[in-house]
Amino acid sequence: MDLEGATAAAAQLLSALGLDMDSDHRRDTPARMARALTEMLKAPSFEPTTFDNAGGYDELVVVDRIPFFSLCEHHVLPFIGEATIAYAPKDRIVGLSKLAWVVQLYARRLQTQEAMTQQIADWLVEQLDPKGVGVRLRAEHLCMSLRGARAIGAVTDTTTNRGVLADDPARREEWQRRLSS
Ligand SMILES: Nc1nc2c(ncn2[C@@H]2O[C@H](COP(=O)(O)OP(=O)(O)OP(=O)(O)O)[C@@H](O)[C@H]2O)c(=O)[nH]1
Ligand SMILES: [Zn+2]
Repeated sequence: MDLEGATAAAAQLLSALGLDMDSDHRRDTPARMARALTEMLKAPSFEPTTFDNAGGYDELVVVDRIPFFSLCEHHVLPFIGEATIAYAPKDRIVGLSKLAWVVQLYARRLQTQEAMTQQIADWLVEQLDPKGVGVRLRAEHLCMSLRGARAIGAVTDTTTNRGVLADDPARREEWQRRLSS
């Protein structure tokens, strides 16, 4: 990451757009743009703590309304929404906060919503080897609401199901019911 280079490039972009940056407010704007983008693209670091499923918990664990924003890789504009993550444990259970951390992990990069949905599910499969995983993201893409189609309020809904949440009709139905409740 080259902060100085990014600042110079931001200054060039603003100038090419014909914007007069010569004021007390705007003088440091290129540096602020570079720092803001760096911050929004910086992956968090966290420990993926898991525990023995000592009690043999065999129902779904669902964490809903995990807020996130990411940056779409087509326009570098935000998409903003909420994630729902479900898993059916086998031998390990995960620290609940890690489900919010993993959303942040895959949000802090240029993304598509489809890829982010799958990456979260892959992470859970890898870390936990659970019986099943379900991930749902719902988000508003500012690139299609503030410009272009200007579909303000349109929500994109993506899901990925793995293991018993894909293959076992009863588990799948329970997960679908949770999603619509
Ligand atoms: N599948 C998918 N598409 C996305 C996502 N984020 C943004 N896009 C779309 O990427 C597409 C890029 O299309 P282009 O036609 O190359 O770009 P554009 O001329 O700015 O298109 P408009 O937004 O339709 O004006 C747009 O349709 C965006 O809505 C995403 O997460 N997933
Ligand atoms: Zn976009």
